[in-house]
Amino acid sequence: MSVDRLPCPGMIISWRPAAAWRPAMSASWWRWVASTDSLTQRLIDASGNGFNVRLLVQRLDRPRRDEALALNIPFRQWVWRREVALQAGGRPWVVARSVAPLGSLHGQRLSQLGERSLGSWLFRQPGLERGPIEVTHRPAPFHADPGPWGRRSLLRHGRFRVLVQEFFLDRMADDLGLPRR
Ligand SMILES: C=C(O[C@@H]1C=C(C(=O)O)C=C[C@H]1O)C(=O)O
Repeated sequence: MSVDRLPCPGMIISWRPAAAWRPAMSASWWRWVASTDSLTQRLIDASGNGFNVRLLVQRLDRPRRDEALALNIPFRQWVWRREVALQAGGRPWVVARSVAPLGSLHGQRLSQLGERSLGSWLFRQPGLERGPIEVTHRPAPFHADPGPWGRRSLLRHGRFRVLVQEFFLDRMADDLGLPRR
């Protein structure tokens, strides 16, 4: 996808704690946005076996500013970047972007994940820790499809750290009969 089709690629996203958005969020969306277990597993369950991961981007890159701040790393530090569409019946429901500081990678063969879910691997790791969930009502800055909510949180497994950002799309709301927000 070309950058000029994106809503606003350089946009600064303001993230707020999930609880701050709760009054503006329907109970149905709250269950999706504030869940702390594997989103992959929830999507598999909701899609009735029609779930798949479509790999969009996987490469070394520099972080966005908001990502560097969340990871507490310098803006110019290299990160492993992965973007996927999480699909149901071939329709994208969620787009996700994960960034991990290179220095936190120790033998994890993430480049071999391909179209298998990062979440399926992560949530099998013993002692996985999840930081607080932060939420935005802005669309994904790396994808053109609109959606009601985005969320992010930091996942840790030993020295490995990855900032996972997931943007729910309008198509998911349509398919599941969810409210607009
Ligand atoms: C963190 C999870 O992993 C999901 C899978 C991803 C991937 O394959 O790249 C990325 C983000 C998540 O939506 C999860 O399932 O909760």
